[in-house]
Amino acid sequence: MIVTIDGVAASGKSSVSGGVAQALGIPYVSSGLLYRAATLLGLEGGLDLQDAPRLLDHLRAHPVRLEPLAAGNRVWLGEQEITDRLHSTRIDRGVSVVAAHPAVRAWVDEQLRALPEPFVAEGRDMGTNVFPHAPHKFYLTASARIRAERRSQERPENIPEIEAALLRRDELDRGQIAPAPDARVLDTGPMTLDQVIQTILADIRG
Ligand SMILES: Nc1ncnc2c1ncn2[C@@H]1O[C@H](COP(=O)(O)OP(=O)(O)OP(=O)(O)O)[C@@H](O)[C@H]1O
Ligand SMILES: Nc1ccn([C@@H]2O[C@H](COP(=O)(O)O)[C@@H](O)[C@H]2O)c(=O)n1
Repeated sequence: MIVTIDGVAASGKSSVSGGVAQALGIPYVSSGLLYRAATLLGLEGGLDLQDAPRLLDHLRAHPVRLEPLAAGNRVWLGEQEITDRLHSTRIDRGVSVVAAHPAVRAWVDEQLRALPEPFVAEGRDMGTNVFPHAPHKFYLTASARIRAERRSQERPENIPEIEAALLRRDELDRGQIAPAPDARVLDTGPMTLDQVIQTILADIRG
């Protein structure tokens, strides 16, 4: 069984997916971490993030592995864990450029489709493109201001700066942020994290 949880930036996808996965006793898969890892490698390799062929060569020469766990995903570059380096303002700024390359998307999708079921998959196009056959699909939204207020607990910038960056990322990601037609859309603005998780679990359990 696959559950997909897509949504806009900082809408709560990874927190909600972690909670749903833990309640179901299955792992969750954070697809954004692979795009973030590709961005980190590109930046640290001094590459032009627009240069898809060089980026792909670099990714093939430096294998990245996603370890999906219910308690939190880990990302490895060979034997080195790089998870803690993937959530920064620098990566947030570059990641949408990297994610726009069809070859990078194919590199991510191949890794995701090779994972053994069951799992909860979160990202932008899990329900539309990667796992269109998934029986349970959800899509999270919230206003940019609410998302920025929540994110301000985790980032040094002020709320208007975070809000502007989130809107910019949503705009750059517009090619892959449409909800699947069969996804249940949840506006998490007026909901607590636990309410979102319980709503999804109730829907899955029928
Ligand atoms: N319903 C909610 N109520 C209150 N806080 C929430 C809710 N959902 C998420 N949060 C908080 O919002 C922040 C962003 O959530 P999270 O990192 O899970 O979002 P995301 O969609 O995975 O982000 P990104 O797209 O950047 O990877 C976290 O601090 C999380 O605890
Ligand atoms: N399915 C996905 C997931 C992510 N992206 C791109 O990665 C960026 C980071 O994702 P987060 O979920 O960690 O915020 C995101 O802004 C997209 O550019 C994607 O394209 N498809």
